[in-house]
Amino acid sequence: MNFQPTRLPEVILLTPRRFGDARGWFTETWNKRTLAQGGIGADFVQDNHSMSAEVGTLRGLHYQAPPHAQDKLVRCTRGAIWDVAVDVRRGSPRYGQWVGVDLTAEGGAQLFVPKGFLHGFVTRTPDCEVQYKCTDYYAPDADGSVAWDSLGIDWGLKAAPVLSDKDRAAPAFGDWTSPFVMEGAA
Ligand SMILES: Cc1cn([C@H]2C[C@H](O)[C@@H](COP(=O)(O)OP(=O)(O)O[C@H]3O[C@H](C)C(=O)[C@H](O)[C@H]3O)O2)c(=O)[nH]c1=O
Repeated sequence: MNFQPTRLPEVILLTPRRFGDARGWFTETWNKRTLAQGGIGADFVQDNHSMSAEVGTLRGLHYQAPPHAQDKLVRCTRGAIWDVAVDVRRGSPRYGQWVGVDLTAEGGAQLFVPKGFLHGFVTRTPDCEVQYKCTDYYAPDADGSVAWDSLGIDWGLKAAPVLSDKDRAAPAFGDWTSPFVMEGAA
């Protein structure tokens, strides 16, 4: 497993090793011990899987507020996405900064998005499937969104994105108060 911190050092790109042979390949997509050896001690309790039919479907920017905040381990299992995380921990020197990475079924890379970071993605292929592990259960009352287009993120869109009503109505980043505080911040 290769661990590569992104420009937001808490957001980590993981690339599991694939063992190829004449039949195809095998890979361990998640191994608690391997992640712990890489410094990720997340205790996942729920797996999610979404399918987006159209290219340019944008799901985000989402979070669950404390005490139901979630670490996520995200991978694309069909097609390709541009996966984005935003540091929204009050007191963080990188507050409001974002990072985006390409995740593809073919490449197999995964993104670790810790609590305190917004998460969202846009699909680059039709019939795109994303699977991700979460460290807390779904808590609708703690579920929140921030407008995808309120942070200067380059989503690489060629047209208006396909959005849910929830995401279309999300507050702009500048009109939103983050429920997250950076550990150790005053
Ligand atoms: C997230 C979630 C949703 N649902 C139900 C609630 C709705 O009836 C339906 C669709 O939910 P939503 O529109 O919130 O799904 P996404 O827009 O894909 O949201 C997710 O996409 C972004 C990228 C994320 O990182 C979050 O995990 C999550 O917010 O699934 C559940 O039953 N359990 C769940 O954990």
